[in-house]
Amino acid sequence: MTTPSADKQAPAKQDRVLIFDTTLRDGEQSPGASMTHEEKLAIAELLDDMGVDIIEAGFPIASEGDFEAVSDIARLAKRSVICGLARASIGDIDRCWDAVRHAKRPRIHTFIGTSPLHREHQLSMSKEQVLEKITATVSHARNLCEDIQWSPMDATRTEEDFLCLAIETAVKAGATTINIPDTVGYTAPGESAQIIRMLLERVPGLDKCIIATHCHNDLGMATANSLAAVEAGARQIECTINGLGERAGNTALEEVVMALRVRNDIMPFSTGVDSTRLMQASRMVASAAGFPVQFNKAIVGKNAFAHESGIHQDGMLKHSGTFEIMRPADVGLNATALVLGKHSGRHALKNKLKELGYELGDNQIADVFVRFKALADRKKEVYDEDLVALMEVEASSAANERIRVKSLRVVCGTEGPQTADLVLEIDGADHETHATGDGPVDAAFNAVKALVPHGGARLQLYQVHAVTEGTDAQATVTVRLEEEGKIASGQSADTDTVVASTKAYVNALNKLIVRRKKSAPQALSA
Ligand SMILES: CC(=O)SCCNC(=O)CCNC(=O)[C@H](O)C(C)(C)COP(=O)(O)OP(=O)(O)OC[C@H]1O[C@@H](n2cnc3c(N)ncnc32)[C@H](O)[C@@H]1OP(=O)(O)O
Ligand SMILES: CC(C)C(=O)C(=O)O
Repeated sequence: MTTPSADKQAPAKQDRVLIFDTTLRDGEQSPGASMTHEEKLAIAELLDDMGVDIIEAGFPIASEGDFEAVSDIARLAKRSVICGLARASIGDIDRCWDAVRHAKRPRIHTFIGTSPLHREHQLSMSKEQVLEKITATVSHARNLCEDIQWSPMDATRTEEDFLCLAIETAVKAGATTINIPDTVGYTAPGESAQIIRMLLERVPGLDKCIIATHCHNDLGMATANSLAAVEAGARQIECTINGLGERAGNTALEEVVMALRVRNDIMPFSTGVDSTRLMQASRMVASAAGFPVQFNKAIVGKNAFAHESGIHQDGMLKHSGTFEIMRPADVGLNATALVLGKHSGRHALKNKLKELGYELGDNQIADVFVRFKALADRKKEVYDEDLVALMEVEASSAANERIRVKSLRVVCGTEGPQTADLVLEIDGADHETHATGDGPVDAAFNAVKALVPHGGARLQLYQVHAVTEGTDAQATVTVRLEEEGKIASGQSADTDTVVASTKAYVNALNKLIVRRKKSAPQALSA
């Protein structure tokens, strides 16, 4: 029953900020974010391992499942304080204690609404009744457990005088941590700091407690509010992985941990969290809750360490400090991603091609760059596979190209026959035709046959591969033609499968022509 708490190990005025993770309690309150028992245990194990000081493992009175999860997490935790939530009710507190008591370091967290809205509309209680309830429930909890956290729900919309009185009552009844929740995410950073300063000045005995801050993100200010509270004297931040939580969520654990680390020059506070586990925790929680992380989410978003624009990529290649304030390894990522797209420049393209094994001179790069930009204009992202396809097509089509596809328009759909209008440049002159076929590819191939008769050649293979994922993926097409035992293979890649097919066909035809060793240009066109 009497176990050391994180609070006890940390002097009240230290510069160490305790990290209180409530992913499994407030985080799970996100509509649709329920997690299985096994998932909760795995998340708790990771949080414990990565140095989170306090894990709020659930609300034991809420359900049998929550009770079991909190009890099992209490049993497995090696270092973290394990906390359960309870209303200002003896039944809730007893149930909570039954679950957390298995922990090496248990904590009961009990709360009651203090704002006028909560007193009058949710609880139908007078100020006096609320104060009586605080005394009765906090002292009951303190008789069970040494480590008691108390929260005035909706603190930031509570009258200052009554908030001070309520906190003083909880401290006198035995609370060791006083948490100040911005329950509806209403506060701005200046106010968040001002409330903590005001409480420290006015509430007797509060300086012996740890002051915690619990912010919601309704106006997108949760992280800023938490840090402002710390600067004013709070020494425990309540937060969740990926900022999961009620409505717009809670303060994101990864954001406060990294902000305190990166801006230690102006916020000289430390946490015990191993930041290299942040990405792992983010992925685990996203998958368990079924809530994907937004691409541009600070610290753990897919794009948090990715650069697409040429000027940024050029800077990054010269010195990573030009456009990054932390190293990817600090949050558990292998490397920065230089994503090639339509905003990229030659430095990044050359660097990527080198990584892929293509060492090109400046002239060659200039040439490939034009084709790369044309591709990037049609694709959101140019993947490594796209570049390989581009380089292979470049290599195979560089020589002996007597026929080129200049333009192609196909009409396809449920009503056949499909048609193709094709312009081929043959030995420098444009030739145009219209053809039909059984499908757009067949129509396009018939158009090639009409412009370049090659009756003896037989289509031996036609193969299409999507180079990458997504509906904007490039298709790589291979066409193999056979004529009197001579085989010619052509390849092409394009985001338009019919264009890739036609170019691959023409590529094969060019090679076949070389093999025939015929040189009369007129013989090529119809
Ligand atoms: C800001 C926060 O995140 S608070 C935590 C919110 N999390 C949850 O609510 C998740 C778990 N909750 C639950 O499973 C259920 O709400 C339970 C089991 C706790 C209670 O269920 P029920 O008994 O059916 O009550 P219900 O949820 O409908 O209403 C809440 C009751 O608790 C009362 N209540 C709310 N907060 C408190 C409090 N801090 N202390 C005491 N009573 C409270 C309400 O006034 C209401 O009481 P009433 O029935 O006398 O009107
Ligand atoms: C229970 C309390 C701390 C809470 O979650 C809130 O007020 O948001």
